Amino acid sequence: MNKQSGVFPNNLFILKLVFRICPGRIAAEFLLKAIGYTAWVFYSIVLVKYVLHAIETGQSFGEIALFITGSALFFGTCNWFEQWVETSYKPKTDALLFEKLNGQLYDKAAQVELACYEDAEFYNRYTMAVKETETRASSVLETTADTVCAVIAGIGVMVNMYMIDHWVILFVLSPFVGKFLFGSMHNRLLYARDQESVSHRRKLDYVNRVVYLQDYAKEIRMSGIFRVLKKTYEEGYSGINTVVRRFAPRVAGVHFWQNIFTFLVIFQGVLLYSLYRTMVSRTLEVSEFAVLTSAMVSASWILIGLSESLIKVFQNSLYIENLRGFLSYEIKMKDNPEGPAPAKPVQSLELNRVSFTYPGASTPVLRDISIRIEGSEKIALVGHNGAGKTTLVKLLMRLYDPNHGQLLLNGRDIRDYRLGSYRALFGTAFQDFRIFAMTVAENVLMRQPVTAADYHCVRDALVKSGVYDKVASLPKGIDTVLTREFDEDGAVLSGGEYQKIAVARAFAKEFEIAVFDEPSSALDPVAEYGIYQSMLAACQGKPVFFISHRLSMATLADRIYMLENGTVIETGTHDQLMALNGKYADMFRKQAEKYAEEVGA
Ligand SMILES: Nc1ncnc2c1ncn2[C@@H]1O[C@H](COP(=O)(O)OP(=O)(O)OP(=O)(O)O)[C@@H](O)[C@H]1O
Repeated sequence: MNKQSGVFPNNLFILKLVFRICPGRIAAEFLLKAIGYTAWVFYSIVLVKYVLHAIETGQSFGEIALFITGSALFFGTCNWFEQWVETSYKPKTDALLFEKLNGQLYDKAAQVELACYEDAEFYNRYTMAVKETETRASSVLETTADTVCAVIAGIGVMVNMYMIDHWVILFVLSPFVGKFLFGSMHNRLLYARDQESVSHRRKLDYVNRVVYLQDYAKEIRMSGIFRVLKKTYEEGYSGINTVVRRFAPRVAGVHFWQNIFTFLVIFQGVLLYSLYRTMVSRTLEVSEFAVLTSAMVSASWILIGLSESLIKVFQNSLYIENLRGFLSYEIKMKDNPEGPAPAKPVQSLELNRVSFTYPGASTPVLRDISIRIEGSEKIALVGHNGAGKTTLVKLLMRLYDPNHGQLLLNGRDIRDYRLGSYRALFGTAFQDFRIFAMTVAENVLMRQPVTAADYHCVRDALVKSGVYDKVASLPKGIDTVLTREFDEDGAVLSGGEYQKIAVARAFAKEFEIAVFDEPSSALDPVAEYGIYQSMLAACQGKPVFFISHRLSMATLADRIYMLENGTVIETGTHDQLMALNGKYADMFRKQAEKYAEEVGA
């Protein structure tokens, strides 16, 4: 990801992408620039030369006027074309490019392993790549077309100047030095400044997001967290300020020299030099003086434009590096696209001496875990907070790969299977579920419902999770949009009702293995019991893993694994563990006593 690809390949990468999406846009951009530079050269050199020559050779006013009117008509038509491209064609194609490029970024983001979201460098690159997509693609197009056309126009103007005076084109180098040398130094400084600010900017973005999202609104109002958020915001803001202040003297110095070389040297230099040849050494005609000074102004602006474009080419390249780095990021969790799809139904699932440490962490979260589940066993994972239960099911679903040991499905290492078909085996419900600002049906199916069977499946799943009556009472039933993010008529449900909708996702899916990670944390005891009954009924003949802190639910399991500090400390049926009288039995009794107290109170 840190390999530098080079300016040319980076810009070419974007051009190829754009060419695949919208080749007409490249042609339009080149045509626009060609028209612009042609007009420039025409008015500053060709027209001046023609008029002076026509006057000297005694052409009639009518002939000169015809030439000028013809050229005005030609450039007027070009101007109409420019307007159309700028106001109609470009905004349309910009939106298309943005949609397609962002689509690629989102596809990649959905594929990279979860560990990437915990890697700050990766996250910075991702946010910069997404932030820049909208502007960079059109900037690359513009600068490439500008560079090519400016080179051609610059050569044309310089040849004209060279024909009048061989030495005068030496002055032309100065804007190049100014813009290109000092300008690229300037941009490198700005880029370094941006890079250093990115972690501070992320703090600002985070606070912006938290303050804006409804999910946090309640806690912000009911606690002192807003002050902490404000402090985080101020830290981010002052971090950016510190970086800007540190870079300011260097940025100002480089900018000063850039202006001297870009404007002063060429404008005053060529004027003095041509005046000397016209007035003192008398080696230049007044008409040549006029053409030369007019060409000098043109050449300066063309070269300034060219060096600006070249700087932008380099600047774009730095940002494209992020985009390419992200898009070409080699996913560490290896898929085996040629591998088999797992055979159904699942015969066995086994963790064989599995250990796991989160990327960047030093202590293992799971150590030497061995679990074997056969046929349709129902397994409960229990233990105190942080024991490693959720991590274990994340390994089961291959969201992470273990550092040591193996996971075997039907006796075969799960890494041998196609990742997509392996993950498709699972029906899941998590404690940290998310509800999307979409319809109930889409939230349950996790895709658009198309057929009558889809709608039937959604209804059935909602009945099983115990929330159908509530959904049916909403004005648009299962087509009601959840949350008011985009829809003023969107439904706002209770935490438990949302959770039941999330659980319905598992019921709506044709799965082979069920994983329920505390799917009932927001439910009252009656609803919890009901949902567990439904879950186990829906999973008849299929293996189930469930995590629950309420050990009364664990009694429904065929086998219980009690975890502590990442290891299995007790295993057996509920009766066996109670008879063992170990930590499970202790925890169970304490929960039962607490429940009795609450009921008695
Ligand atoms: N993404 C992560 N990166 C680093 N450490 C993590 C990550 N996720 C969890 N951990 C650590 O792994 C340990 C086990 O977490 P895990 O979520 O598996 O526990 P759990 O038994 O499911 O807890 P709970 O009952 O509270 O849900 C915790 O100490 C946690 O700090």
